[in-house]
Amino acid sequence: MPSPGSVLRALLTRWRSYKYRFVPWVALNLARNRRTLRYVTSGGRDKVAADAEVCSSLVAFFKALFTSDISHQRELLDLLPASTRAMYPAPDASEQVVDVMYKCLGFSIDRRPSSLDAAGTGVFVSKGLVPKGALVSMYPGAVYQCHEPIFFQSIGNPFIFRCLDGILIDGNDRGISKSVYRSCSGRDRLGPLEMCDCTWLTSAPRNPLAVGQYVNNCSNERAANVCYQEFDVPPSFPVELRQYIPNVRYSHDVDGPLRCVVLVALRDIRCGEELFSNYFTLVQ
Ligand SMILES: C[S@@+](CC[C@H](N)C(=O)[O-])C[C@H]1O[C@@H](n2cnc3c(N)ncnc32)[C@H](O)[C@@H]1O
Repeated sequence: MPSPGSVLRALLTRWRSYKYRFVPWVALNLARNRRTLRYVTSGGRDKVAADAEVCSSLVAFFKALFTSDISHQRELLDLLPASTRAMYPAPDASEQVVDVMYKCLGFSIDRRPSSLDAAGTGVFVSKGLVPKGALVSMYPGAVYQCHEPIFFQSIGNPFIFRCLDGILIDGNDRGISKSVYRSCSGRDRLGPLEMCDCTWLTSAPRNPLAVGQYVNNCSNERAANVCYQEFDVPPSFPVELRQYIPNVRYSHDVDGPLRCVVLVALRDIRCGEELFSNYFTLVQ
């Protein structure tokens, strides 16, 4: 018969292998949703779309957003080399960000009351079709390294997302989380050069992908149609497009690339469908 110590050790080992994306939700709902567990291999190989594909989708979409807003970008453009300025011709007419999204990506998404009872707000495909493998949304928020203090921000906060390597992203658009994000964003700004986007904290984000924190969890009845994927912004990412990145580092003195999380479609998703991700990931 195994000793209580060895049973406890086995339980702890299994618990540590869960990459619980949202801690309180997992603790309360794991038993009810066991069939929805997602199994991935360790070592960061949980990628449905290659990093290069994610990067080029983001750059193409952010360029389209930048071009459509060119009249407000003059001050910034004047600081950039002529070769960069030439990449952004004036558009024929100004467009709403949802129209830019539809034209560039072939779909648009928005937030609405969830199709599930008592699940609050969800994210839906509002126009077009999301093809399998497409980048469909981004998870906004302040990025905390494993050792950084997040205790007060995390109290009663269902928006703390845990990356596979333990980095945390606080996607709450209210309260102390909102103030922390705004203050980090102001700290990193270089004159007219914004290093991240703050408008996801409002009801009208200038990057309409940045609503991934409102994607609800799948269930035994509603299968996941999107999955989370970590994406580190490479140093070569165009400086004028960083203003659309909905993430900022909590500490300014952290080396290495900025961590983002994107949501990628697991199948074709039609207009009117709600997005469902998987909050439970078991790393093998
Ligand atoms: C990251 S938030 C998602 C956005 C949330 N729907 C809202 O309106 O704030 C996670 C919270 O959404 C709710 N939620 C997510 N998936 C759900 C589901 N399948 N059924 C019921 N509630 C859900 C839970 O309250 C959970 O703590």
